Amino acid sequence: MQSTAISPFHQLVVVNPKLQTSISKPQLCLARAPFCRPRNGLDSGFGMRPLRVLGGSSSSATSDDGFVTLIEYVGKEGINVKDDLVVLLDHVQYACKRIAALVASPFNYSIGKQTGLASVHASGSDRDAPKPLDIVSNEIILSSLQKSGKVAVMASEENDAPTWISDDGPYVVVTDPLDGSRNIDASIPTGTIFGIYKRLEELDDLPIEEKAMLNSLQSGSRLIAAAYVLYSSATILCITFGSGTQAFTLDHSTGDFILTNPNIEIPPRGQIYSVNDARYFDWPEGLRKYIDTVRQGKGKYPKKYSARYICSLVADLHRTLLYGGVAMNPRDHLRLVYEANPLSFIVEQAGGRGSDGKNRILSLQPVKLHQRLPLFMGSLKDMEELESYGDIQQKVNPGYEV
Ligand SMILES: O=P(O)(O)OC[C@H]1O[C@](O)(COP(=O)(O)O)[C@@H](O)[C@@H]1O
Repeated sequence: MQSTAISPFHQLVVVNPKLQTSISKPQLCLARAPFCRPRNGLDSGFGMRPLRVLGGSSSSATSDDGFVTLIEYVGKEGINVKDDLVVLLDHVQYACKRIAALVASPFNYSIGKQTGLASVHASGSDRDAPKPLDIVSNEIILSSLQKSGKVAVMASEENDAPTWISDDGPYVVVTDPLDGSRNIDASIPTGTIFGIYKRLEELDDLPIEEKAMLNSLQSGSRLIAAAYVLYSSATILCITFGSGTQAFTLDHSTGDFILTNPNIEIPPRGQIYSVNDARYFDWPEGLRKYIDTVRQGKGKYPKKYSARYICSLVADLHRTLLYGGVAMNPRDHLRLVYEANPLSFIVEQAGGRGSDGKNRILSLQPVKLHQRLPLFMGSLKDMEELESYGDIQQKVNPGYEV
């Protein structure tokens, strides 16, 4: 096998000429080096699987080795979303690979110390004090979105106001760069959440601050794509474009996200509820009754439910998508724009429901960028049963120390 010199950042390398059978002409491939590697299973055992230049020639979506990468899936070989969106997703996935490396790095601690930004960000806002890795992740995402050339505005959970990036960027991105970061020191899973909207061209003539805000406050029903990335024993990117939900697993040796869970369907019933139940005595009557009922096996599904709570929303939701049940935070803690909307879109596209306890999340019109609300997501039948208890939103929200 022919090896290529590799640096941590983008490089152009010449594709091994022996691989010319799988591409039509010699071409350069974009190698993001720490993520590029020789791969088993190609003909004659020498193959370096090329990461093709976007728009380069291609075979079918189920490529020679049977794997489908995220970019193949969204590009012309797959569901064929617009080229602009493919370019944006390529930058989004790159940012997430950098964050995945960051959260797994032994140097986290020193990164945190060097930035010294936590206290600055803690002041003057009702948001929780972010840990430094939140900030680093935020910068990684902003930089990728800027480089994509496809984004007009980014609204991030880490910034007080949206960041205007480019007048002609076709997309608006909302993001929680590192959700569950309070878990980071214990290496418990964390995640990144994205929502993608079209830029509202009818607002183009407004002053920047105004159009940045209004573009970012679009209702979740206008999302054209939403994704989360889970950083756990595997790095999983789960995405919807409004026609089903798919999950891709990062192959660390190539840097490709490989389609591993096509068309996820959340089971209509689960046997798991996910909530911080130390707050039981602050809950309203309806929620207490629901939890007491299902854990005794006295609900409509006559099984004793189990509790699972990671306290990392992306991780709790990912498990719920695969195993069914309900994941909830009944106090007004999670953010409509950055968390509830994108995640509810993903859940709905998998056949589940996202609700604030009374209303479908995607029907809500955000009025504030950092607006918080109770959030309940999960299997359709479990959600119906939970909501039938009526009184499930926790009104008492004293703030908790841990
Ligand atoms: O303290 P609670 O109510 O259990 O909230 C935990 C939730 O807060 C989150 O950590 C998000 O909050 P932050 O954005 O402040 O980190 C979620 O990942 C998690 O599900």
